[in-house]
Amino acid sequence: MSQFSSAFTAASSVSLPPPSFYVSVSKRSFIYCCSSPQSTTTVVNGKFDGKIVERDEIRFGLPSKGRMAGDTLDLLKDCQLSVKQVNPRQYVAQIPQLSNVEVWFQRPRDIVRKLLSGDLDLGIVGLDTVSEYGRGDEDLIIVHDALKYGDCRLSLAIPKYGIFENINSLKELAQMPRWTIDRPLRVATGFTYLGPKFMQENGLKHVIFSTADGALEAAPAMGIADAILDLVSSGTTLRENILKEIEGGVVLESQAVLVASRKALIQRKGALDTTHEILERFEAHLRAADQFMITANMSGSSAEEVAERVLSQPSLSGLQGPTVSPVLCKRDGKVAADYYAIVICVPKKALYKSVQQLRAIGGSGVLISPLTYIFDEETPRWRELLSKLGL
Ligand SMILES: Nc1ncnc2c1ncn2[C@@H]1O[C@H](COP(=O)(O)OP(=O)(O)OP(=O)(O)O)[C@@H](O)[C@H]1O
Ligand SMILES: O=P(O)(O)OC[C@H]1O[C@H](OP(=O)(O)OP(=O)(O)O)[C@H](O)[C@@H]1O
Ligand SMILES: [Mg+2]
Repeated sequence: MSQFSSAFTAASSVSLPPPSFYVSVSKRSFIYCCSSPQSTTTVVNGKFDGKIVERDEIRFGLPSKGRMAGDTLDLLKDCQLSVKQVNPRQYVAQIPQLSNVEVWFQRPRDIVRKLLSGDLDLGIVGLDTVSEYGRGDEDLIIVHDALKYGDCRLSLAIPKYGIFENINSLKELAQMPRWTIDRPLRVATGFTYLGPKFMQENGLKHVIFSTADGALEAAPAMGIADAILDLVSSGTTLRENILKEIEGGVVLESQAVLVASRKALIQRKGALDTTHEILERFEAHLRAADQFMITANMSGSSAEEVAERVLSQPSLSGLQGPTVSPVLCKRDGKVAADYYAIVICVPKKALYKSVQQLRAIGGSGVLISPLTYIFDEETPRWRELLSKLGL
């Protein structure tokens, strides 16, 4: 028989207030029923009978503090969407470039909760937070799944010493005969939804969870837990507390994501257009951030011949092949092209290899410039979003 702790399982009911106003609490939602003799209106998670509450502005939730806050503001700034916040304790702000958007600074978990309750329309948080507090709710849609910061993983870790010295995988951990109904594996975690789900999916039967708000890595040494399930980035905190990750123990790889309420995108006027603009700006900036633009001169008999030489090199094919333009000069009274200028984009990490390949085919005067944006044709993520929305 499986045994999972009920220590943090949400209460399934609370005592009822006077008969005309009932409140019940389920795992995810608050349901208010206000009845009068004439009518009964149901508000589920701030939405009236599944319809969103009318308002003019699009509400965008951003992390108010913690490690995601600064990087989120930097990303928006890099996309020319600077947030104007008069002072850091003011929780509402504007993005002058998006006149219909109101920014609300919230704790990451509250951003997810408020997307579900209909009080926010869009948000930026870590995928771990969406998964933990969103609990697979279909109203949450990931619009951009890789904003390239806040990288971490949710991972199970055990002590390097004692009974775990020779345990290096989830399978080996599960097969330890000592875990029983009476003495289950004790896991400390802040991820009280994803933790039990992961253990259940991986067939770990005798597990009990406890929770704390931080510094979970101390729990095994304090004798409170056998293992922890927490976010890992550099691995320093685990190392300093003599803990190790195990094979098969990663629950989730996470980074910052742009997330939206499906109902808001479909029902709220302007929400989809605004999301499209934000998505396009993010995509254009993030694509450009990985690339350099290279211009170089090449001698050659024609643009086609120069292009052929460039395309023979694996790192030089550019976004859609090279742009080749003649460098015109006057020779014996006639205008002629002995040289061609080529323009290509290359991934930053392939820069030096690309310069070497350019030189090998006769390139000279190589100039490297950073790129700010690459606006391509319609982005795959936009098409994906429309298809998720059934549009
Ligand atoms: N060590 C880390 N390295 C990189 N990103 C991380 C790390 N820890 C957390 N994150 C990411 O940053 C998000 C916010 O983490 P942060 O610790 O700032 O806030 P929190 O855990 O929600 O709040 P608090 O720690 O105050 O309870 C996490 O949800 C995760 O996506
Ligand atoms: O692998 P590392 O780079 O060492 O990072 C991992 C640590 O970062 C987070 O804690 P945070 O700094 O948010 O402190 P908290 O425990 O107070 O939330 C996380 O909960 C880990 O403890
Ligand atoms: Mg933290």
